Amino acid sequence: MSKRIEIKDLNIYYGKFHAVKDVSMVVEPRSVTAFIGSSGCGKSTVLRSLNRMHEVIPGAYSTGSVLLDGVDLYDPAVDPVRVRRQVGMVFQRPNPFPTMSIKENVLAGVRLNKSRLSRSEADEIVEQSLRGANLWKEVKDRLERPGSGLSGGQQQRLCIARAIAVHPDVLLMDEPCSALDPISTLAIEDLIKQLKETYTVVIVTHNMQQAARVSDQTAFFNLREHGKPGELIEIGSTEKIFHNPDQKATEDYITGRFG
Ligand SMILES: Nc1ncnc2c1ncn2[C@@H]1O[C@H](COP(=O)(O)OP(=O)(O)OP(=O)(O)O)[C@@H](O)[C@H]1O
Repeated sequence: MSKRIEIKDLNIYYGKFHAVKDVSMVVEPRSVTAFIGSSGCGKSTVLRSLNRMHEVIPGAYSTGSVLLDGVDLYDPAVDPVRVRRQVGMVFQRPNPFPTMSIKENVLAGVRLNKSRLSRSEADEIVEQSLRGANLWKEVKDRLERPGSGLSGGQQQRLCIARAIAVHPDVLLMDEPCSALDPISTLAIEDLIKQLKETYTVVIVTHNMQQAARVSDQTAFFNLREHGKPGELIEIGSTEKIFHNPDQKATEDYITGRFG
C-alpha cells in the first residue's frame, strides 16, 4: 500500500515523435502530486507511462525508468498486467461498464485477477471499496442496478471504487473532474484528500485552484516550442510552486500570463 515513485530520465515517444523529454522526479507515498501545464505538453503521456498504459498505443514506447519502491516497472521481468493492478487509473470521463450493476462494476477488476470469489468475500470488497470512494451510503440500497444510472459524480466515484477494489499502491487520475459539476468536483476533491492517507496519488488537472486545494507537490510541464517535446520545468511543494516558483515560465503560467 502506498509506494514511492521515482522517475529517472524518462523520454516518451509516439513512433518518431518525441513527446516528452528527460523527466525525473520523486513522488512520496501518501501524498498527492498534481501535473499542470498547457495543452499538449505531455502530462497525460507521463501519467500513462506510470502504469505502462502508454505502450499499448501502436508504435509508442519510452526510455528511462520508473521505480516503485525501488523496483523498475520497465524491467523485462515485470509483467505489465501486474503493474496495472498495482497502479490504478481513473479517467477524464467516468467509464463504468454500462450494462453491469453497481456491484459488478466494483468487482470487475477483482474478478479479472481472481476467478473464484465467495459471495461474502464479494460483498465485503464491494462495501469496503464503495465506502473508500465515499459512495456507499448513496448506493447501498441499489447495488444490483446498472452503474450507468448514477449521476456523473457518482459514476466517477464508482470508477474510483473499482480502481481501489484491487488494492493498488498508486492511483493515477487524468483530469478526473473535468466532466463534473462544481458540487461533484468538490466531493471528488474531498475524496482525493482521504485517498492519500492510503495511496500515492498523481493527478493531471487544468484547474489551478484544484491543484492548489488537493496537492502536496506540483509539477509544471511546458513546451519550449511547438513541435518540440514537453519538459518538466519545475517541481516542488505546491505552496512554493504557487507562491514562489524558481522559473519565470512557472510564474507566468500560474498567474495566467501564459502565451
Ligand atoms: N495517441 C497518440 N498518438 C500520437 N501522438 C499523441 C498521442 N497522444 C498524445 N500525443 C501527442 O503527444 C503530445 C503530448 O500529449 P498529452 O495528451 O500527453 O498532453 P497533455 O499535456 O496531457 O495535454 P492536454 O492538457 O490537452 O490533455 C501532444 O503533442 C499530443 O498531440
